[in-house]
Amino acid sequence: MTDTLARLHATILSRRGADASTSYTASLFARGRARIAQKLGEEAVEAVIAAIGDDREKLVGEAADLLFHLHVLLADMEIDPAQVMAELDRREGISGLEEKASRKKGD
Ligand SMILES: N=c1c2ncn([C@@H]3O[C@H](COP(=O)(O)OP(=O)(O)OP(=O)(O)O)[C@@H](O)[C@H]3O)c2ncn1[C@@H]1O[C@H](COP(=O)(O)O)[C@@H](O)[C@H]1O
Repeated sequence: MTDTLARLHATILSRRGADASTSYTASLFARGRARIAQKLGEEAVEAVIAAIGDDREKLVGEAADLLFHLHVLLADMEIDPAQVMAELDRREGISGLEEKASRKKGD
């Protein structure tokens, strides 16, 4: 994980139980997991729209929104981002096509 994402995650964790009137992150936690997940979905759709519109500048902003909301959801579910990094490390070198073919064999 980059230093930036590690710092962001630490900030997000520090907002659990904070005053929702002074912290957007705290207000998200207060609204609950379904709302956080919904926000993540909305940001994903906005990223898709930016990409389809070939708007690179907009996509950078939407990608940042997406990462922020993903980290809020991970924090809400008490998943350490290191677990996600470990999963990516585990997949390193395994072709996505090979992995897909091995899943189909088991169907
Ligand atoms: N990275 C972010 C970040 N990215 C996006 N956002 C907020 O996410 C919201 C998404 O925008 P939308 O228009 O979709 O949502 P909205 O209509 O404003 O809000 P909703 O009522 O729909 O939830 C905006 O309010 C953004 O400001 C973020 N809010 C906070 N952070 C980080 O979290 C830190 C702590 O923030 P607070 O919790 O507000 O102190 C900040 O210092 C930043 O580092």
